[in-house]
Amino acid sequence: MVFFRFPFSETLWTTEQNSASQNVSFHSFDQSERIDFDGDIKEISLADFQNLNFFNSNLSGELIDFQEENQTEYQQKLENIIDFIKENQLSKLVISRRKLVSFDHFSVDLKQTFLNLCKSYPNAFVYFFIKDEQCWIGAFSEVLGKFNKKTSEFETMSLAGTLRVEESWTSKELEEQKPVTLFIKNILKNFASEVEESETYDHISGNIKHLRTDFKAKIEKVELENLIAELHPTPAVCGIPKDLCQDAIGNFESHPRKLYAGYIQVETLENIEYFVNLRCAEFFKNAALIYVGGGITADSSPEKEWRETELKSQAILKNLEIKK
Ligand SMILES: C=C(O[C@@H]1C=C(C(=O)O)C=C[C@H]1O)C(=O)O
Repeated sequence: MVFFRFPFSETLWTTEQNSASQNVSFHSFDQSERIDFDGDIKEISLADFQNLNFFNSNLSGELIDFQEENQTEYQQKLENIIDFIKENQLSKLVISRRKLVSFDHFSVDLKQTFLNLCKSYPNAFVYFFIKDEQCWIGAFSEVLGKFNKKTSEFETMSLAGTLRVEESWTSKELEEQKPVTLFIKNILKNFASEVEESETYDHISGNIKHLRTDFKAKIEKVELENLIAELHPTPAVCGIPKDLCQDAIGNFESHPRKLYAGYIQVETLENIEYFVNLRCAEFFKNAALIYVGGGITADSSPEKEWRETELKSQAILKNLEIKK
């Protein structure tokens, strides 16, 4: 089953398990995996949701022989990546790692963790699912696309650059967000005669902020799938050129990204929406893996990049409902 909540809303949703339609699907970063949830979307009251019980001990998948990449190893790898970026003159490459949370000494209430995230991140798409051996929870506000079925209007955003809310932007973050904006604009221009672009402004997500530019364009409905295929993965989660960066990610990262940095597709009566799957974690019976990454540029400091991933991991960590 799957539960989710849309940005700026309090209603909780799930899917009706007795209908064959498919309106919710999770797509892996490399597009090799897709998890579909059968059934029409239906509202679930908070009281009904509260009556359900999901703990890590109910999960069947176990994490075995996991070696967590430590700070020294990660920073050394980033040194090599920065050399690679310079050699290939890349404007950015997004690299990630997995942070281990072991459940040896406590258990986690998954339902309450989801509710905590709903409360902490009102602007996020928040989800929680268990299907077969898999369980994921995530909460983030980056939209890959929102298509209005009535007006054919398509909205998307360029989101990149990360600092603590109280810090001031430097050229590093400004330069890091620009290729994302340019990439999105160039693709949209192939699908629409007019593309509306907003000013770039701060997008707050808990204790951190990102730079954000919004886009609007009218597109043909038949082109929607092609547009999403061209947009994903944007340089917010990958890099440009896309193919070279996807290969580099495969070579440098020591883990498969699975659903992290992929997208979640939800179709309602009015819209077809695509949310970027970040600030998320994969849950097992004995542990969770929090997936976190960031855009690396020629100007990156490996230590700051490590800290940025630690900061991003707080989104899940701080909202875990722990029972001793
Ligand atoms: C890659 C992540 O986030 C993305 C990368 C960002 C960055 O590099 O500054 C900012 C927001 C997201 O688009 C993540 O949260 O793991």
